[in-house]
Amino acid sequence: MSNSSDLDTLQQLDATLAQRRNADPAESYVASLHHKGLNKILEKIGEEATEVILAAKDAERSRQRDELVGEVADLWFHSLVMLSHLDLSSTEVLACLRQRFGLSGLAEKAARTQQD
Ligand SMILES: N=c1c2ncn([C@@H]3O[C@H](COP(=O)(O)OP(=O)(O)OP(=O)(O)O)[C@@H](O)[C@H]3O)c2ncn1[C@@H]1O[C@H](COP(=O)(O)O)[C@@H](O)[C@H]1O
Repeated sequence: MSNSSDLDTLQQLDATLAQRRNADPAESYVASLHHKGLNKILEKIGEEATEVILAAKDAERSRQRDELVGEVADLWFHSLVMLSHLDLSSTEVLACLRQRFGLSGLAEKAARTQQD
């Protein structure tokens, strides 16, 4: 279930991530990622995506959901760090998703295929 406090969570995290761009890498994990640069952040996203896939397969087998939820949180978190590193935030992604409301993926794909 979602509510406005879920959006607050994303906005608060965005604000923390932006603030960490000027923080000491020795005292902040996010600052250390910014300091190491985009390639390190992308490497973490790749690792976390793989962990999500493995946890999803486990969840399907065992119905254990907690690990999957934690892995998706890691993936979302590192994706937000990447956006922040590139001067973007969840705001742009949420606006993009909102624009797609009501547009079926199948209809969107059919329109795209007709253009090609
Ligand atoms: N949401 C998170 C969050 N989720 C995951 N992580 C960290 O992401 C890392 C995940 O990497 P791994 O599991 O691969 O762990 P690892 O093996 O130690 O990673 P590496 O050595 O490969 O870098 C862990 O160190 C987690 O602690 C997070 N670190 C920070 N946040 C948020 O970011 C805020 C700022 O964090 P700092 O910059 O550290 O103050 C925090 O207050 C939180 O709100």
